[in-house]
Amino acid sequence: MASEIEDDDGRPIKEGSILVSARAKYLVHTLLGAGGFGAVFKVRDMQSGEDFAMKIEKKLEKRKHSKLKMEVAILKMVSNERENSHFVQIVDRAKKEKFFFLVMTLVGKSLDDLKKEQPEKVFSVGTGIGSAMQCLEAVEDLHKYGFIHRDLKPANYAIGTADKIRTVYILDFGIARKYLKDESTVKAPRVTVGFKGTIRFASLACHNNRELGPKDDVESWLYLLVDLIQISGLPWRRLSDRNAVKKVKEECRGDRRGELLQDLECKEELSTIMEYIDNLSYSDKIDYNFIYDTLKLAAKICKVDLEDPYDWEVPKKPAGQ
Ligand SMILES: Nc1ncnc2c1ncn2[C@@H]1O[C@H](COP(=O)(O)OP(=O)(O)OP(=O)(O)O)[C@@H](O)[C@H]1O
Repeated sequence: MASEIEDDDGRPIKEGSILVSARAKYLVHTLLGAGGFGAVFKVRDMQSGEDFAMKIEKKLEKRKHSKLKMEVAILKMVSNERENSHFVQIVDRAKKEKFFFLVMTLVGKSLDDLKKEQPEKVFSVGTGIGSAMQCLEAVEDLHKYGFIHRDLKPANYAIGTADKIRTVYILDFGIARKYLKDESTVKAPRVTVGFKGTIRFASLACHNNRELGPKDDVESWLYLLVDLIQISGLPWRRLSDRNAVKKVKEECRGDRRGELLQDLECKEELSTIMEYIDNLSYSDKIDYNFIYDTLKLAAKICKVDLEDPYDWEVPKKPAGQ
């Protein structure tokens, strides 16, 4: 499959194309995803034979903010945050006449794809809570550096390959935003802000065109957790209209309280987390340890061991067995 991006000679970049940086030559393999301004390919370093992911962005004069520049800036900052980092490593990058590219560690399937492969289209509670904890650690690290993600959802997290199969990675910082002015001062919120992100996982503040802060990432993260483990899904999963979704999210804090977490044995613990998040405001710091501890309690109530193999580590039984 070809992307809509052309190389400097005007040929579409596709399987078999060769792209060169100052330090390596890359053979383009498969297209992993494509959007309006760019694409992500699996590529091979022609000298070492190693596979990587390459994100390419078209150079456009009129675009004020390059998504790729933001990704590079963030990945450079956070790369060594913890031993099992939740951020992919930058391997190489280059600026060409018509496009930029970033070469990074290749990760595996997204949590969204992996969940859809399960018989009930959701993860077991142990896998859901365990992977969601990692998703939150990634967000905690990002917040530490003064950035918010603004588009957290299962499709923006992926698992590692080989010995990193138990590690969850956060992807796509294209609409991330700096919320700290300096180490300890939060930027003054703008009066009104256009909707950004994904309707299903957007926080209420986002629906209300308010400035988003760290707590809005955590609200989206909570919707992500419910999406990963609740068989009946999020109550607004069938709606696509932004206002209709907002209405159900609001009702889930009122008359329809209970519906958001209805099928879950650990509903009380998750409801405690939701209440905690709902009481935070734009500039508040997040008590991540409180959330991790409540998640551990939720795992205990559900009698699951977070150290057990994740659903994607367990070989699937052939049909009929
Ligand atoms: N390091 C990586 N390794 C493997 N796959 C990746 C990697 N980074 C991104 N992808 C995949 O490439 C696709 C597009 O990635 P990403 O979401 O970062 O780009 P995007 O252009 O911002 O896309 P979108 O506009 O859909 O959000 C996704 O399917 C993602 O899982």
